[in-house]
Amino acid sequence: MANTDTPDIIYTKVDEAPELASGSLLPIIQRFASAAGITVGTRDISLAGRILAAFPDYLTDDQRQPDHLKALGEIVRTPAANVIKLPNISASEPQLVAAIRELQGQGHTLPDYPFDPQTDDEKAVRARYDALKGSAVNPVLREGNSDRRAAPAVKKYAQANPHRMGDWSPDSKTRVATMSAGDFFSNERSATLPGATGAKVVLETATGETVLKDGLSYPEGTVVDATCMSAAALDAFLAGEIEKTKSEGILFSLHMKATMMKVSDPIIFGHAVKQFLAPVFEKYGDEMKALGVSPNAGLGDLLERVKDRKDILQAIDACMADRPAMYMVDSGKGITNLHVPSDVIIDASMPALIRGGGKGWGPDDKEHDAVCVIPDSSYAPVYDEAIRFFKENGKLNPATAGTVQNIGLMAQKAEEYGSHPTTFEIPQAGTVRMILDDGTVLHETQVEAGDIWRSSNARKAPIEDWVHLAIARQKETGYRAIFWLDEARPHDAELIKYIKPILDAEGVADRFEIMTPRAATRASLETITRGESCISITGNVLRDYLTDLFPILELATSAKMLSIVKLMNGGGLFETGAGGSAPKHVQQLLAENHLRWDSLGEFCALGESLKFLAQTHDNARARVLGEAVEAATQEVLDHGRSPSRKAGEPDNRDSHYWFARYWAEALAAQSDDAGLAEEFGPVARALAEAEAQITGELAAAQGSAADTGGYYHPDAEKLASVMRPSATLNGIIG
Ligand SMILES: NC(=O)C1=CN([C@@H]2O[C@H](COP(=O)(O)OP(=O)(O)OC[C@H]3O[C@@H](n4cnc5c(N)ncnc54)[C@H](OP(=O)(O)O)[C@@H]3O)[C@@H](O)[C@H]2O)C=CC1
Ligand SMILES: O=C(O)CCC(=O)C(=O)O
Ligand SMILES: [Mg+2]
Repeated sequence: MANTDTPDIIYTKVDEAPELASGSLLPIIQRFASAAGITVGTRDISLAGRILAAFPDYLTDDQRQPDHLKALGEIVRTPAANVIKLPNISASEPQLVAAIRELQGQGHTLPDYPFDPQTDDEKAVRARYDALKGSAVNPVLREGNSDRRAAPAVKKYAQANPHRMGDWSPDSKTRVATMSAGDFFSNERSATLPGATGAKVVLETATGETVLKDGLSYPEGTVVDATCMSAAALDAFLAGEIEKTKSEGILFSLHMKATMMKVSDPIIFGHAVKQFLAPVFEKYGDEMKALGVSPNAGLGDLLERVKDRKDILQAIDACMADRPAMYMVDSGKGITNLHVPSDVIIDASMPALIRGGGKGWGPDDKEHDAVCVIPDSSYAPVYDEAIRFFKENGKLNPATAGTVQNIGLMAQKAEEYGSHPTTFEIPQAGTVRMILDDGTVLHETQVEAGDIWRSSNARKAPIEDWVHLAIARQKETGYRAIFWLDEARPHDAELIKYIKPILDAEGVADRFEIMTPRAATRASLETITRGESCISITGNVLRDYLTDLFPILELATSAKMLSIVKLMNGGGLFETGAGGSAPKHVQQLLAENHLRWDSLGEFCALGESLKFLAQTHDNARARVLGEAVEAATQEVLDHGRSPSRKAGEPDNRDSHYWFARYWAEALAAQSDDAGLAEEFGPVARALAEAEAQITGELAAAQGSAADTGGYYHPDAEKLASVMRPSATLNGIIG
């Protein structure tokens, strides 16, 4: 159970742009909520916070920090859970190392990250750090399935104020490149367990048997998959695509999810780095290894490690000159697609490219067509089909387009996104077997050295909950509803065995279609192009991909999505949009003290959280507050109070001023709770009267560099002074 000092609503402390925004927004939320006797407290799930919590034995008493993620992981399993979850960093190795260095520089005596652990102590430290890598937060908190959609007000606003879309030409050379054999898709096997069982994964080679994983345990009805990516097939595919891209004269780009797929995708990324620089690795591979080079950490780390070796640097330059131009993350600074594994993340990167008319930035700081390499072919067809659709039909018109909602299977680490503990880079050729407690071999895979073997699973209770959630959403909307599943794919075929009987039992089979991801992409794009709407009912990966893809096309950003996780034990987890922590926004704030982060996702989540509190605690004041949040959000949209992108114009802090004012005005105007109306009448008046003063103070803060005292672990006071520069506003909020 949650302990007694658990606040009514937990607001997560995170990283980067959303954490900066919280510096301004959270005091407003706490002030308004306190008027209704509602407590809003924080729990720290930031990367720095998680590092500190993992190393109490290295820190002084006052530096130690409790493990808030663990505590939250318990809270989300209770019916009382009410958590507003902001986006956090899912750290790649370079980000983790940078965060450790920053904390060390602030006087935290943390151990260095052991790149090449030798002793038992070093191996233990490395294991502790590695547990913090990648998507280590979301899967712990997401104890429910996902319901993501644009709120009607947000969709209406986007239709009335359509954003700019790049033009698509039928002659565009942009295309998706994906494997046709030897990948996870082609090698998949799947089975549903007839009873609860333990299991282990073993590798048998010519020299003996190694247990890769023991102590697995699955409840009855779990769908358990096994599959593998052939390293040889991957290398041949990458080498071929590099050559082909060069002959096409367009940009080479690689789109992975190295954060969420934290074991498999950095390895695949590393293969791409090695293939791109193949002649360099052939000549200097051993020497670079001795210098600590790991291709999985990216070209940026590699260049840093060989910076004193002119011969290697020259070989790299010569090789790059002979390669296709690369899609750039920051052409001004020379940061390529292959510099850092977490710089280009497929869910955000592919939609941005598609929205832009199929263009990526080249090293010449100009836009070009691009080959989008997505090695595994399980979900690549979605992007391939979207690109084909826009080449044939031209860009989507956001003024008239309908919407695609999503119901995603996510609970209990469903599918690929829960597969890290059972993903292995195979050290030696042999056979991998998944063996159940009674000795049954569930899955058997022939592997070569370097292959990536993985097992994913989806449990019965989450699958059934997901189907029921989809039925409820379809009933509520009446929309066309499509399960994005491929009957010919083993895993999907097992899911379909669950879905069909539930739809039949509920008498709603005629309201649902089942289509392959490719066919569903086309059907959904055709539907929204006609101005109609539909529901995508997907597994965990497509939940992630589609809730960036469609919002970015329809609304320009996924940050404005309603993103609700109905927790399976009764609580509520309200995510703030479907996007991430926007590192580019932090760069701008640090350089010119302008934060373009839009907190609309936070406003939407707050409204839902308050209404949920009203329902679960029979708290009428929470309902009044929640309804007033919705009214305020509508006003923010109607009056165009969202942040501008340019320094010198209203930013995130201004939008919070307006949100507070509209919220206070809505509370003052309502008649359900006279006490709240009386309390907020003067607040609303004070905010209105001081408008010029407050907006003037906020504008005066912009223009020069901002100091928050740290990137990963900012200084609380410095951050507050950057994010709350209006003494007048602070005085009214208190
Ligand atoms: N739920 C979670 O915890 C999630 C976390 N992440 C993490 O976020 C980090 C960054 O990921 P990335 O792939 O760059 O994706 P992001 O969604 O963070 O950023 C991509 C771009 O989307 C736009 N954007 C995102 N949110 C907002 C917002 N609230 N207001 C305005 N614009 C917004 C920005 O565009 P522009 O620059 O043009 O303004 C931004 O640069 C990674 O560490 C990743 O692991 C990613 C997804 C979800
Ligand atoms: O946890 C992560 O790394 C990213 C999550 C994400 O992109 C999403 O859920 O949409
Ligand atoms: Mg995502």
